[in-house]
Amino acid sequence: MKKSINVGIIGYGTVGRGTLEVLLDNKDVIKDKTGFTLNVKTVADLKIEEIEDDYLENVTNKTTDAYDVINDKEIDIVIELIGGYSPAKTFIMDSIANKKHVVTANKALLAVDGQDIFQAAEENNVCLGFEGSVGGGIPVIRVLKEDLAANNVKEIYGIINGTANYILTKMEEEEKEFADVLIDAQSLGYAEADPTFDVEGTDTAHKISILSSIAFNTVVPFENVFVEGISNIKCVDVEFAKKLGCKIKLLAIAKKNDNDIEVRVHPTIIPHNYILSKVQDVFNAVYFVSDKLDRTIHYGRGAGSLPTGSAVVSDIITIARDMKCKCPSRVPVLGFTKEYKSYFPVKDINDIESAFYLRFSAEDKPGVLSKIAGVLGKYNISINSAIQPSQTSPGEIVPLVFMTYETIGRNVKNAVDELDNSDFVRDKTVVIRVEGI
Ligand SMILES: NC(=O)C1=CN([C@@H]2O[C@H](COP(=O)(O)OP(=O)(O)OC[C@H]3O[C@@H](n4cnc5c(N)ncnc54)[C@H](OP(=O)(O)O)[C@@H]3O)[C@@H](O)[C@H]2O)C=CC1
Ligand SMILES: N[C@@H](CC=O)C(=O)O
Repeated sequence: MKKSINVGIIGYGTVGRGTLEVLLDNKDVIKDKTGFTLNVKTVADLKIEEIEDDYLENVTNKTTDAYDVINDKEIDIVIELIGGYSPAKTFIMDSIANKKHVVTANKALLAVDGQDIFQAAEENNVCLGFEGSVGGGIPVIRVLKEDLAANNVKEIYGIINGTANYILTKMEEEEKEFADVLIDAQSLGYAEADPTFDVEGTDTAHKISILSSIAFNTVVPFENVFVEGISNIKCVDVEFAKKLGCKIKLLAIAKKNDNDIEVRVHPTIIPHNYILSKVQDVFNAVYFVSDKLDRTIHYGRGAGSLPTGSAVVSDIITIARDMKCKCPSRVPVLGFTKEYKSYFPVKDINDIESAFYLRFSAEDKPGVLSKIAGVLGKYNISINSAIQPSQTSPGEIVPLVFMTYETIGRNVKNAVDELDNSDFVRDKTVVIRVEGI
């Protein structure tokens, strides 16, 4: 029986480095737990010759050509950590065709092309590990696939983008606008290569599409996920939310209804005493509601080199154990396989009911509040409370905040469209859903 398993890493950036560090520092720990030595045979990166680092010194083969990993007959597991769609998909598909197990943290690719990739893995009888793709270092994919397997998972609420949560936390604590904080998140290695994926909610949507597909055992086409990011949120909204006893979080929400599912990503107002309100900085949390176990929450660092490296290595260990007992689990992937049982359509965001926070920018002149209230009333929107600044000067453009009672999204959309085109509302209105969890 093999005593050593050879792995090759493609992409030596933030996560690649973390993965190598975990593998080298904890070599003995891993050997004790698996009976195997995990040997990093090759690391490939476009700029490998320019990288100086002590961990890399311990690797024999360093190359700029990913195919030195993919075509190496002695490598058992290929770790794809370059990110993006191309050439990442080709690297993964070619590795699978070469009968290699693959580990990736590439949620963008899996959310869009997961179906092809998992099908190829099944046909070639190899495993595909993707624990690092959601929640950084938090064990959440395995929890969903295995530990919650006896349950009908009904709802998921997730703070699953470390960068966005870090930005919202700094807006709240240091009153900095998001563009200033994004630079810090990038230098800490949290942000995607294209940071608009973080701030516009795309990365969160990739992740919830993966989670909901596994949880609900259905295909969730990424393009059907409603996505709205945090770039419209200003410190003033964070302050108003605080006055209302709430916080603003970028939430991923998935719910299974009788005939459809909801899968959406948007800034969300939640009461400050909710458990998800306590999740700050780069930390992530995923909250599952399932029929037998009831509520569980999984919390930890949602991005960064070592936390994500830890998740990547956990997949390598799972695969190594499968290789050892010769009964590979092939990492069952449920919604991503041909065997998915059902297809649930994704509900239109405008058909979903909730309360709303609406911040209008309007000129301070008599009658404006009642004019706005009048238009809201026309669309059957009842107002729970309104906040207006105490000291303003006539003619000044001021923020006016309304909290509504539960209403259907379409009513709010229509009312806000009308108000944004009126002569008394100035900038685009900020609309934030309020969620009870
Ligand atoms: N950063 C994080 O906290 C997390 C990231 N992820 C995911 O992990 C993956 C990697 O992310 P991250 O480490 O942050 O990204 P980085 O950009 O830091 O690292 C990617 C590395 O891959 C190299 N690379 C790009 N193309 C090739 C190629 N064709 N052959 C060899 N090397 C190549 C890049 O080189 P060059 O710089 O020259 O382009 C770079 O060094 C992504 O899918 C990301 O979404 C998942 C969870 C957390
Ligand atoms: N950019 C992502 C990295 C981890 O998935 C994030 O900030 O969460």
